[in-house]
Amino acid sequence: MSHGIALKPAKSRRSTNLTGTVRIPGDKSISHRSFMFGGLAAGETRITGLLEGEDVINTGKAMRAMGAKIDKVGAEWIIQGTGNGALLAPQAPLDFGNAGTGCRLTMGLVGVYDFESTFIGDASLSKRPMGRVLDPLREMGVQVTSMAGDRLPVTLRGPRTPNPIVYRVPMASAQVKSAVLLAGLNTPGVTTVIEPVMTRDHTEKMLQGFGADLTVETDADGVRTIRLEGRGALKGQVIDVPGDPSSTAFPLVAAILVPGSDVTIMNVLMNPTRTGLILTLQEMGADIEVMNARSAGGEDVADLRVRGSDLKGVTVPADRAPSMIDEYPVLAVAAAFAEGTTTMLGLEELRVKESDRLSAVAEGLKLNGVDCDEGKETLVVRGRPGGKGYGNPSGAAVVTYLDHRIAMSFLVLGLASEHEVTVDDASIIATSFPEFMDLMTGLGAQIENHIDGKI
Ligand SMILES: O=C(O)C1=C[C@@H](OP(=O)(O)O)[C@@H](O)[C@H](O)C1
Ligand SMILES: C=C(OP(=O)(O)O)C(=O)O
Repeated sequence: MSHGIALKPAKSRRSTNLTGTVRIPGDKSISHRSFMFGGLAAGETRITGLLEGEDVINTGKAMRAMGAKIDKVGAEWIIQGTGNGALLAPQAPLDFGNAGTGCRLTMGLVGVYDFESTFIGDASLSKRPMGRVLDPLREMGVQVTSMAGDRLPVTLRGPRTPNPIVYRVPMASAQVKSAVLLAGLNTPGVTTVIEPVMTRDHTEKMLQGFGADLTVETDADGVRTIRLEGRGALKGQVIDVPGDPSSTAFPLVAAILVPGSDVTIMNVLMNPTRTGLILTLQEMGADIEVMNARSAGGEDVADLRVRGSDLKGVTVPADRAPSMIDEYPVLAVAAAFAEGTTTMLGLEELRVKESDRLSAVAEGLKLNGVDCDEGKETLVVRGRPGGKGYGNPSGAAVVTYLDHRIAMSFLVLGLASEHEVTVDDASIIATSFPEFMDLMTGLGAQIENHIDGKI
């Protein structure tokens, strides 16, 4: 999928109470991993609830190019995997589009094989740093050819026998942790990842579910040591992917900001490594009721009932960042309507996402009349309940920089602003949440797609 060729602007405007019950599409992190591990494991994997966003579909195509059989039958995806250690050499470059997760995890998965694999992506992905994954792969013996600064395109060639390494992840990144563990799957001996700050643990949990010999030890300071015995057998599984908390964030914040709203969001993944936004919004005074909390397929899941709420500013501590890393753009939008100041700390990783999210958010907020300061790794938003003066009556568009979360966040801003908010491109939303427009308008959100004039 390519983006940036034909931008598709969209705008949103002040809406009256949002109401209804919705089901959010499957979690993106678990969906990527379902295709990867299902494609690698021996035998059949069956997946329901998979996110059919462009990012995940690109991962599916990459797994097909390496020998997995992947079909959709009715509502179910059925995969016949190659067996661990038996991926085939891809005959063409693997195109991951906009997806950091797909690209970086697959670099680990196939990079250690004794053949060449080449990785490409769109203009956004081609600017993102790959050295964070390539460095540990080099230690494992992988030869790397890359563009300046370890950017895409990247070509990898593994050694005959990869070295198992002990790797301390230098930044809070589930993608780096996962890439090293996936490389360990085809490496003899024990690959060890030391994670000083816990990040989303879907790779660990799912690999255990697929039968990998993987253990996790957590010390008194919370430092995790993950050990994986390489070259073991993986066996196909049945997976039901829960709803994505990062996509949930958009209708959730919209319902909080639009007075009188009452929205129920069903089947949301509540893994504690992903719930930082809910905690922060609750601290700000949001009325979010967690209902029917349950365990499904080894994950915590719940339904959320959310009502329009008055918010107050808070300080969001740096150590919360890993559990809400993709939610800061929409939290900044919520903060714009809070009484007082919201200070977000420890945001350095936001600079290397699909865009430099720290500056893209500050730029978009300022364009729409929100008072904020961008620091090196902080964002301070001084809120104005009611949104008077917010939005941009001239129609000047927020630049989304090929970043789905910037596009969705600013469309949420417009739902409670005095004036309309325009974004320069909504097509990029299809990478993670293709149903966004229909789901939001179904709740009563006034969002207009400029091309087809749909409200
Ligand atoms: O492992 C994953 O599925 C993800 C990890 C996070 O990235 P980092 O590892 O770069 O923090 C997150 O931002 C991304 O959306 C998904
Ligand atoms: C950062 C994100 O994804 P990725 O790194 O996979 O592109 C995201 O979805 O917000």
